Amino acid sequence: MMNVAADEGQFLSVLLKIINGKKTMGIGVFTGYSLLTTALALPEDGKIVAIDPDKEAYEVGLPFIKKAGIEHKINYIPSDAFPLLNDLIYCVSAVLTYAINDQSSRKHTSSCNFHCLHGEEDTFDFIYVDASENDCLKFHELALKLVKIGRIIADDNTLFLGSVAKSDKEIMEEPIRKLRNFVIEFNRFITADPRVESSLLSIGDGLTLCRRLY
Ligand SMILES: C[S@@+](CC[C@H](N)C(=O)[O-])C[C@H]1O[C@@H](n2cnc3c(N)ncnc32)[C@H](O)[C@@H]1O
Repeated sequence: MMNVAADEGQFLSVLLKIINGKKTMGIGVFTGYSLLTTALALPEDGKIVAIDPDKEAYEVGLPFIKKAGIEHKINYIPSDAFPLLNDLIYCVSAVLTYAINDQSSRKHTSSCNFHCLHGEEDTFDFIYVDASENDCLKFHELALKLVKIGRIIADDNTLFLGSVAKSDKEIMEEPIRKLRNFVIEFNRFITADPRVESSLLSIGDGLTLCRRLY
């Protein structure tokens, strides 16, 4: 069932080239491995909004991003994704201004929900979700609002170290036993979700591709 040897970064890179989109997002960056591979696959005028509150980790990978000459494609936002995604949904134009101009408009972001009357849902070509397992369903709902119809959300860790296919007795580690229930619930939900066409790929730790249907 599993093929954990396949390189997920390379797969994402190929996928993005096939999708041929320009406006993308990564939720959960850490040191930026998948960010690097996806940004490399984007066209010169492509953009990736990369969200993760762990700025220290991002800065570890930043020299490699700079060396690869792709920094101009990346709008890194050091934030918890939840408030930010809500801003993007209800106030996308303001937040993207923030993302592009970074420091200068940071103050505007925190208050933009109150000042913007229109949102800009349905505008992303690709959203990659690799943050916390216990929040995967919530991220999915928000990402579904932001991605265009016909375009792709990629949810990572959907095999969760193979734990989703094991019984409780077979899993010794308590954190895995607990978190895998969120992933199992997510997998069940996605297979029955009529808004998406989905496929769980045995790449890396399991990657579920969801194409938004409506
Ligand atoms: C598995 S790592 C991401 C790995 C990354 N995609 C890569 O290729 O190296 C998970 C990351 O999600 C981030 N994260 C957790 N909860 C988050 C949230 N609510 N919003 C944004 N990022 C979050 C963590 O800070 C962590 O860096």
